[in-house]
Amino acid sequence: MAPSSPTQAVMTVTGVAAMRSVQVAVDDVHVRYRTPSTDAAARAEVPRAMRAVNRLIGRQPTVLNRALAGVSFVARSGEAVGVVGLNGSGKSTLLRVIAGLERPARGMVLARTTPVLLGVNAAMLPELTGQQNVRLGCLAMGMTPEEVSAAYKDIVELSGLGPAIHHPMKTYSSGMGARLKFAIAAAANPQILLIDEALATGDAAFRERSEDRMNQLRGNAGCTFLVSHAAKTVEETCTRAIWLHKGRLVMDGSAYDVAQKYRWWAWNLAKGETEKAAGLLDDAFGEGHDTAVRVTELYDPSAPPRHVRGG
Ligand SMILES: Nc1ncnc2c1ncn2[C@@H]1O[C@H](COP(=O)(O)OP(=O)(O)OP(=O)(O)O)[C@@H](O)[C@H]1O
Repeated sequence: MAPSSPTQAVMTVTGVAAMRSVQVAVDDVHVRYRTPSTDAAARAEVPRAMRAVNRLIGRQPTVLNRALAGVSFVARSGEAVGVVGLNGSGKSTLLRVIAGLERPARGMVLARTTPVLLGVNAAMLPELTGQQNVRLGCLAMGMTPEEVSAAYKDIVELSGLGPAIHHPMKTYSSGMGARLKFAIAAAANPQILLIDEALATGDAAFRERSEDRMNQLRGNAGCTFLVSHAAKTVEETCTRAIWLHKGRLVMDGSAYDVAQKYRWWAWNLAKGETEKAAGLLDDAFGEGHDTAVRVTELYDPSAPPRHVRGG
C-alpha cells in the first residue's frame, strides 16, 4: 500500500484485482474558496482585471483560499485513517469532499459505497428529543421504519445517554449531542464512515464503546476516517494517518509514525521554536509518502464515479 519511494510515487489503481480492496480513491483533489477579505495585502494578489470587475459591480473584494491543494491517496478495506493537522489545514474539507458534499475544483474522488459523514455539526433538530432525532436521523440515512425500530436499542446503548434520550436535544451538552450523532451514523453500518472530531468530545467510557464500534465497522471490510486535533486519539484508534498542512498532504503512513512526527512538530511550533518546526515540516514532507493516485480503470464501469472530474 505505501509507495516504495519515500518522496513521490505514482500509485496506479488499475484492474479488478487492484480495485477490489480500495474503498476510497482521492486523486489530485483541489478545493478553493473565494472569501471576502479586508486584507489589502492579500487582495493585491487578486488579478488586476478581477479587482476592476469587482469594483465595477460593487462586489466585496475577495481572496482565494486553497483549502486542499493536490491531495491524493487511497484507503482500503479494514483501514482506519486518521487525519491530523492544525486549524484550517483542510481536514474537514477533505471529509466533505469524500462525502460528496463539496465539489473539487480539480481532481476526483471515487468511493465504492456512499460514505456517511458524521460531523459534530450534523443536522439534527434541537427542539426534538434524542429519541425523535434517532428516528429522524436513521430514516434520513435511508433505513426503513422496521430497521430503525430494530436498531433503536443499540443506538441508545452506544450513545450512553440513558434517560436523557427523552429530553430535547437543545438541552444536551456538545459531547452528548456528538455521542448521539456517532451512534446514529454507526447504526447505518456504512462501509465508509467519516468522523469529524466526534470521539474527542466523549468521556472515557464512550470513547471505548465508539472505538469498539469503529473496529467492528472496519472488520466488516469497510474503512473509517477520523479527523482529530488529538494526535494521541489518532495513534490509539487508527491504523494509518494523513497529516495535512495548508491543504497539502505532508505525510501518509502508519498512525504511530505520523502522529509522533506531527506531535513533535506541533510541540515545537507551540513553544516558538519556529526554525526547528520548519525543519521538521520539511523532513516530514520529504519522507511523507506523497502518493499520486491515477485511477486508470474503474472496478465497475457501469457505476458512475461519485464525483466527475471537477472543472
Ligand atoms: N465555506 C467556506 N468558505 C470559505 N473558506 C472556507 C470554507 N470552509 C473552509 N474554508 C477555509 O478552508 C480552509 C480549510 O478549512 P477546514 O475547515 O477544512 O480546516 P480544518 O483543518 O478542518 O480546521 P479545524 O481544525 O479548525 O476544524 C480554512 O482556511 C478555512 O478558512
